[in-house]
Amino acid sequence: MVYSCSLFHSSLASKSNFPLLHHRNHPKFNRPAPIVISCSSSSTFDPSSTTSSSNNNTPSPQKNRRLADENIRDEARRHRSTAKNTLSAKYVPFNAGPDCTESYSLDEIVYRSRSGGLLDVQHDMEALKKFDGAYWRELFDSRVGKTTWPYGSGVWSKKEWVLPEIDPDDIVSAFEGNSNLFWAERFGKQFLGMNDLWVKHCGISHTGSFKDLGMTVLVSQVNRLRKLKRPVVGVGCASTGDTSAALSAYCAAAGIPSIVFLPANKISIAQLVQPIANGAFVLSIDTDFDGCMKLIREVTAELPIYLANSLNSLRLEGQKTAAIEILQQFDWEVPDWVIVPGGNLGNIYAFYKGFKMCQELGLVDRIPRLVCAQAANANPLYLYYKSEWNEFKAVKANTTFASAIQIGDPVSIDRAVYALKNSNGIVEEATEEELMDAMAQADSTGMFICPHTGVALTALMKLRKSGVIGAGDRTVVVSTAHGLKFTQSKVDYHSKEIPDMACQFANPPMQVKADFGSVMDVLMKYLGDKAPKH
Ligand SMILES: Cc1ncc(COP(=O)(O)O)c(C=O)c1O
Ligand SMILES: N[C@@H](CCOP(=O)(O)O)C(=O)O
Repeated sequence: MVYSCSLFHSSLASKSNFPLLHHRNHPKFNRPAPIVISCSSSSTFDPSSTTSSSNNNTPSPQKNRRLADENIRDEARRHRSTAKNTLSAKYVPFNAGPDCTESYSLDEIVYRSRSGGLLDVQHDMEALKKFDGAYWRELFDSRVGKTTWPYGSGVWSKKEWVLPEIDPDDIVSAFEGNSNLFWAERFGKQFLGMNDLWVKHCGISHTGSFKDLGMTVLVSQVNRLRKLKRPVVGVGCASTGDTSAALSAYCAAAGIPSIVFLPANKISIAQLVQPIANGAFVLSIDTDFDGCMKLIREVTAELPIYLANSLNSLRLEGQKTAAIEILQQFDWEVPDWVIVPGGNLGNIYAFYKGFKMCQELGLVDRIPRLVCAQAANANPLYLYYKSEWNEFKAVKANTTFASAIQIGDPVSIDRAVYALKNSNGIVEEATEEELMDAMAQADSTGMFICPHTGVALTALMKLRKSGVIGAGDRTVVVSTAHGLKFTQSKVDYHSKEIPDMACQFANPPMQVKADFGSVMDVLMKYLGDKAPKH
């Protein structure tokens, strides 16, 4: 099942004093009632430019956006406001009561609260609330689809809500995010009787998973810490294959050493080769993910290696932007359900946090119900939910085709429970056969999803069958990784080579002799079977 590799805007004119709105007064910024913030004049004609290739007097508005010797970072720097930024964020103990005074600067290297609990990044919500929901909606919308540094990124287009204080010069970004929200028309109609089913393709991304959203934030902050001369020699993680791919790519882009702990023979070859290719120091360790996680926590406590797993709450600030993006893509209408596959359980909380911030800051008036979907072979959250949240027990995670969620002792369990309880959420599980069938069914309608998305689709199928999710409910399934990282699982399924699995939707290739008659025979039979029956 898993493979070894020996190698290894708005009405807010009165609030125009927002410090980041400096472009309002920029000579090149000539739109009426501007709301675009810190956005370069990338689509306006620059009369000062001397490098136009136009040989008549007609301005060429799309050309010469920057000075000839400028790159997009330089351009962003030239346009930067000198006004004081009034927004801020800090670490606080996760779910701490109103009386808690413990907090840490984001420039400190800290992963746990004094009592050993999880941390959370807390934004100055009063400062953010000085601007209404319409303001934020229009600001975020104005940045989509641009190449302005750093707002061309789906994550950094929400910078004020992510890391408001970081200098754009320190940001390490691959313009991640802005992922496709796919209308699963045929899958919804054919298999679920639904016509408002959507798949948020977070895995169609720089390194092929949603981890890019969090990693751009974490590595950017590391970049800043290193410039501040904090003791960070490298960045490390334990991984089931996607965190390591994202970490190594973003570190490589910034020239920062990365160290990855991988459970030997438990991740796909495509995932294994990613950190190798990006120059990470790769340790293949004879244990499972939970074993690797324990080791990296011990090691990062001793060595100047910064911890990149989602235990580090910085990651979730990036990941939460996928939730904001979903709302944005629906023109700020709230879907009824969002289904997320869960492993180490940071992402389900990230989605909750993104939706909740949008509600609290007046962009929307409610949040969707969340569903966390687990593989039955690695289902500690599901068991906890089934116990009506009475008793949490870590489990020994068994082998699953959804190898990236083969996790028995999730570090963000408390975050996940909080997210689910506060969103009237549900936990579901998927057996190996269910998740593989769901993946094959989705693929047969033109998708090419990963097994983890198969887990989420199984949860949807079960909740549709039980009537919990209605035929007309607007539902979003979060697809977390690219199917191309998990081709071996598809090969096994379509070859019907999986013990004790019927592989009922397998579509194996037909072996045919190299002669015209044989080819015609199989084609005639195929076309006969496919012909419409009258
Ligand atoms: C492809 C994929 N899907 C889902 C998950 C689960 O995310 P989380 O660990 O935040 O629950 C992970 C990683 O754990 C993953 O790599
Ligand atoms: N699926 C993850 C597991 C680790 O999760 P993290 O979000 O805590 O880093 C991976 O790809 O490694």
